[in-house]
Amino acid sequence: MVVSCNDSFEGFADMLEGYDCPALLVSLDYQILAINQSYTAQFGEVFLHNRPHCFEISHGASVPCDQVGESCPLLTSLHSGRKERALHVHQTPHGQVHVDVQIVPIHNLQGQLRFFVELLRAIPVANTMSNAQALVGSSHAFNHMLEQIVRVSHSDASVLLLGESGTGKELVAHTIHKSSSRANHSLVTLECAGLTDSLFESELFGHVKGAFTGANSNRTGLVELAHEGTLFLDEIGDVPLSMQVKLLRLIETGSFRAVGCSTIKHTNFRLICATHKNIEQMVKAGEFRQDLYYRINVFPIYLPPLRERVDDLHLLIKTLLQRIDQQKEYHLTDEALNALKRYTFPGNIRELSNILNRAVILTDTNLIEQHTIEKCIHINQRPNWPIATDFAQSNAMTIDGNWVDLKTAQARYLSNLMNFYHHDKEHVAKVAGISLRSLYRKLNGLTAKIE
Ligand SMILES: Nc1ncnc2c1ncn2[C@@H]1O[C@H](COP(=O)(O)OP(=O)(O)OP(=O)(O)O)[C@@H](O)[C@H]1O
Repeated sequence: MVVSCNDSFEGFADMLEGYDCPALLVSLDYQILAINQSYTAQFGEVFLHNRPHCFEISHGASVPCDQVGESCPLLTSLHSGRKERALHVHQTPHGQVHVDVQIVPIHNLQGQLRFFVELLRAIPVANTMSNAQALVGSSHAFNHMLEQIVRVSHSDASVLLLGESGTGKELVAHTIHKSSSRANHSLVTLECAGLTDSLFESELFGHVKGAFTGANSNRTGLVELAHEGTLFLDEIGDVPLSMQVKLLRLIETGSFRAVGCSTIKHTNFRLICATHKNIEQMVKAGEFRQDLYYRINVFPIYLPPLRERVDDLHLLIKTLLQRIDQQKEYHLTDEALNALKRYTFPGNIRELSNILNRAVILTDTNLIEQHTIEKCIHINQRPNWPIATDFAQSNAMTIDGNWVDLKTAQARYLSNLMNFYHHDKEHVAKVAGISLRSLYRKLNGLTAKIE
């Protein structure tokens, strides 16, 4: 922005009122010169007579953000001379809040940089306080992920969520949808793991009555239900190769045909995919189509495992305990917290949630102690299980020398695991590398074969 002025800032105080979000006028040496009413309403009163620095107000710091390991968009803008953005955690009268910070440099007619306008937009989908619905966290790794979520939410680009099981991929998919322009329409999820070709096709595209044995009525496909909204394909790495080409055509043209129907229909959705697998490796191994990979991988977001965001542990524990019991306030002793800090959480946040659930069941008061946490962590490690090979050999994958089909193999595999782990579904899901939700779905679908 270029202004015709004598480099005094008085006129800017009024101009800030033109912004529909909290805005500040900041000097080149970080002093706050003016704020608008929206700022006062959201972030509280600031006394400007002694020219406080922006970092003092937003972070309670005595030095600029870049000197304490955070990115400083003001400094970046100073160097680039352009608008810059960053995600910050700001102090407010209501606690810490994630804020999308945009810096607009203001030049005079001679092209000299004079001031910055700083625009602040709170991010309601994230929280640094314990919150039942939002993504919580404030670690460096979490903030980096959140910054990408916020950026991509404003666009319609396809997103690929990459991360280990239990890192929050589904929650992030919901967050992106809720913050996008499609939020008033549906988010439709398809769990791709364990679907046969025909099931995948009829789930996704729908079918007409009589299309195949058992198709007793017309069924609307998920792509049609996702029209104007978002389609979330969970475990995209498990889509059968033969179906990948159909998915590619759908993504490229937005058109599809229900199974057994010749009419071509059109749909318009935003695509979000997720996987815990290394898809790049799968492409190299010929297990995933390269053209499809490029289509879904427009904007990848990596979800860090919990062990890479230990700083969030305390906050996550508080949030998860609140979700478990909204009436009773549970706390952990320092030793119990330290026991969790030492653990590596292969099942990530879902596993943390399971451990806390167990701890609440085993605790008589509202104080959870170290020995309870340790017991809950080690519940998974049962020393007296038989050796896997002894058990699996008795459940052959062939009948009379012929290989069984995939569905039967899967049913036998799950049956094996269920018996082997004494029907501990949580553990079975972990060993099978799928979510508990997927396991329930598969067990329901395969009941006849398993029993
Ligand atoms: N940052 C977070 N803040 C609060 N809760 C979270 C966060 N991340 C994950 N969770 C919670 O952890 C659990 C697991 O998350 P989610 O199901 O989204 O993981 P996932 O990566 O999709 O797992 P899977 O790949 O096994 O399906 C959920 O209960 C979710 O609400």
